[in-house]
Amino acid sequence: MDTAVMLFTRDLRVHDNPALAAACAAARHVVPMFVFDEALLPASPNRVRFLVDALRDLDGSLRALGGGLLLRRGDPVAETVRVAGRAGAQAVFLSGDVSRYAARRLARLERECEAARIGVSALPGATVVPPGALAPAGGDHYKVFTPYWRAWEAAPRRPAAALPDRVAPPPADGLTDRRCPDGHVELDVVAEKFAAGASPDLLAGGEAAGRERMRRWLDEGLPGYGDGHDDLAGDRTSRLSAYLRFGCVSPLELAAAARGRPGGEPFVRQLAWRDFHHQVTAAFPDIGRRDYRPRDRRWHDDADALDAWREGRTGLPIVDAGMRQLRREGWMHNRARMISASFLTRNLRVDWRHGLAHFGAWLTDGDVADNAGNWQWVAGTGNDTRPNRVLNPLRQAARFDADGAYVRRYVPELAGLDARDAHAPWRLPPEDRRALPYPAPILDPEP
Ligand SMILES: Cc1cc2nc3c(=O)[nH]c(=O)nc-3n(C[C@H](O)[C@H](O)[C@H](O)COP(=O)(O)OP(=O)(O)OC[C@H]3O[C@@H](n4cnc5c(N)ncnc54)[C@H](O)[C@@H]3O)c2cc1C
Repeated sequence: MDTAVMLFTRDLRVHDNPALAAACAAARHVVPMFVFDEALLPASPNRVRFLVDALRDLDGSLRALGGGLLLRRGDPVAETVRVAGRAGAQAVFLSGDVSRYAARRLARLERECEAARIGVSALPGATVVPPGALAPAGGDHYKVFTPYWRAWEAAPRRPAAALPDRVAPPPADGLTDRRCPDGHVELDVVAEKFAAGASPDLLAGGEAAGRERMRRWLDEGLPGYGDGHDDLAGDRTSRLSAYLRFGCVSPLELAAAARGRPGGEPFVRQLAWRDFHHQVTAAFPDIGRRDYRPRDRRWHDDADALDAWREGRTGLPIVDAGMRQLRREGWMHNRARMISASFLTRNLRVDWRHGLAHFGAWLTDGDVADNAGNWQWVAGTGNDTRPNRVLNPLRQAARFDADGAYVRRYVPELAGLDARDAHAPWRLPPEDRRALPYPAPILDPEP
């Protein structure tokens, strides 16, 4: 074939990108493009910030291979069909994705490309094992993690896709010529308009940063993962989630590199959790809207409590520390996510969809499958086999922040207290308590 369009979505890498590799193998000329989707841009300044970094980096990598990234803003389907038409492309390549939005986008793209006699190929790459590749007897997807994990471990892996030797743009196509100045202006414009208010301590996005973090993690962090991953203050997890979310790092390469190393098994298991939620979402695209397993929970409408939770002023230090970490870093430790989500849905009895929306607005790694899958898991409406599990915040604090360092780091009002008081400032003598500029608990913390 003469020309193909490579439509990047959230697979922002050149290494192990099956769609890019297939486009380059199938066509003499390739137009790599990305469309800022007007419907998604306002969702989260943190993710826009990370995305802009990742696109700059991707553009640099593609230029080094011969062709830079064409940027467009608007409806991704209309823009892709327009670019493919102008470039005289015979096919569009992209990575498959699982959200309801992505599934509808692909269906529309296929319809409109078919009308224009352009082929569409959606390839795997977003997960280690593609959603839908594994199914239990008599079902279309796994509903429980442990059997999924067993099947996942034994499942065959695709070979990693080769880095293309060259991404050759079409000769003088009138598209790529104007790409460079427009593209960079566009990134600045998007960042200014949609990344305003991003968290101050965000990680830098992009494949180069992601691969460097992956390399260091595998060498230095992984061996301590089994013992350290729940240590809130120790910060001993990979922080690769946003790179995985935007496809800056290949989950297949990461899992293959971690497997068999010390610390590898518990870490690879977490990557399997990610795949698990993706295959649930592919089968139940309403995961962000409806209970996966309806439990007839009665939710409590309490706008003040919800605001206090969002802003990290519930008066429960371990909850507030997590919620403030989220705002400061656009990321929260997994254990803190579980504690704060349990507090919202189990103690305050607020609907999990409010928590999901808040996390969705701030998490750089926020995505439908993992965010909604985990919220429903904690709320007891999802895939947890023990749906009545409630995490006691004080016991969790004593166990996972025993010396209070996490709380003191993110709740500076409590910085001068020892662990016992930092986790339960309401127990202080009344005059000490009154002197603390920290709120009283919004519900009885020790009923
Ligand atoms: C309420 C709630 C909401 C969450 N929302 C998201 C989200 O939107 N996006 C997201 O990537 N993760 C989400 N998680 C899962 C988990 O908290 C993060 O993946 C993890 O904290 C990211 O940090 P890390 O990269 O250092 O993880 P590590 O511990 O280093 O784990 C490695 C990778 O495994 C995957 N992973 C780990 N735990 C989980 C899990 N429980 N479910 C799915 N994948 C997992 C992630 O891709 C992660 O980067 C959520 C968890 C909870 C309890």
